[in-house]
Amino acid sequence: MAPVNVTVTGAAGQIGYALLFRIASGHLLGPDTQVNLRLLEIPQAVKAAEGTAMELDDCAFPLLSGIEITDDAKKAFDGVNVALLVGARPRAKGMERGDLLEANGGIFKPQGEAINAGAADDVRVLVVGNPANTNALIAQAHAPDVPRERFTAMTRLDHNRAISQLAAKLSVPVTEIKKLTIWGNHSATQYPDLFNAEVGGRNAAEAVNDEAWLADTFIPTVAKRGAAIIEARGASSAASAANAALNHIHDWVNGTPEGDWTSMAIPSDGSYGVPEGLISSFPVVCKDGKYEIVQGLEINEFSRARIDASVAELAEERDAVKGLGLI
Ligand SMILES: NC(=O)c1ccc[n+]([C@@H]2O[C@H](COP(=O)([O-])OP(=O)(O)OC[C@H]3O[C@@H](n4cnc5c(N)ncnc54)[C@H](O)[C@@H]3O)[C@@H](O)[C@H]2O)c1
Ligand SMILES: O=C(O)C[C@H](O)C(=O)O
Repeated sequence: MAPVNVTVTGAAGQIGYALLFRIASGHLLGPDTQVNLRLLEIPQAVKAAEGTAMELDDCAFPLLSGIEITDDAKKAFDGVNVALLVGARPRAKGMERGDLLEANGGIFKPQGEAINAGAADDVRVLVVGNPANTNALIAQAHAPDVPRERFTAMTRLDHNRAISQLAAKLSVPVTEIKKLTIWGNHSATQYPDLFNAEVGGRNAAEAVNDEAWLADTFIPTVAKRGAAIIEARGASSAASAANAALNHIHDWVNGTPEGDWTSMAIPSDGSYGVPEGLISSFPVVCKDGKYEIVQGLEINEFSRARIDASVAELAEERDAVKGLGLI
């Protein structure tokens, strides 16, 4: 089998550094798949990316068949199978994601165009750089020849954070938690849903049986975890974000485990009242290299209000980038 071309933008950044070594050691696509890495950086950071590439060489990873470094998006995305769009301007202390729309819009338009021009037929795109959902919308808008569903954004970190918080609350191993869902935007309005989740086969909201904890502790802890990490580290999450990106692509390609689902921000088909086309997080099952929204879940009033609020924020972001002529 030919190596899979994996392009990582922002390769010299913090997430890039945490991501590349794990991609090269098989954590993205599995232990049998050779990868060819393409690192895209801005000209000033190409040298740093070259340094990372030297270290990758020095690991002698059996699965790493090549590394190319460039500041040219057209070259970086030529023949790409998996595109990890990480490079963006990270949120600084006190800054909200909305502030980043304009700064990052300029990055994702040319990258969408380059994906459109050169990507392989099976390309899968994951946007990590914030504001991830709306950046994905921008890239997608400039890649009209690529099927829309190939553009996704990352809420897997939120998903993993929610699992970890719930497991700690109930003093159970994380492996006991299934069917957790993050709905909406990767932002402070996101909604981690316990009403459809399970703990050891039991309904998670019932197992918690504490609506005040759910509303006042669990949801804000998960939704504001990114800001809490920035506050504590002085920089946004990196290793956990890289880990979530690997999980997202791994499950998309290799499937979600039987009896469970995951959360991915994907173009809405109108399910659960989310306007068609918004890139919003849903519960999804992956099989045979494709994802599908889990249908038929009950959405109670508590959940409805929160999903609607996050989706309204996504619609506002979409309107803002439309106003800026980015889509
Ligand atoms: N979705 C999530 O869950 C999640 C989690 C954590 C971080 N993030 C976001 O991921 C992004 C990257 O975070 P980081 O900590 O690695 O930031 P970083 O500043 O360490 O690295 C970003 C890198 O992107 C590069 N870059 C900028 N513009 C580029 C362009 N046009 N093409 C290619 N590379 C470009 C920069 O040179 C830099 O090396 C940020 O937007 C951050 O907010 C998202
Ligand atoms: O909030 C941020 O900018 C950081 C990141 O999105 C995170 O969730 O850790």
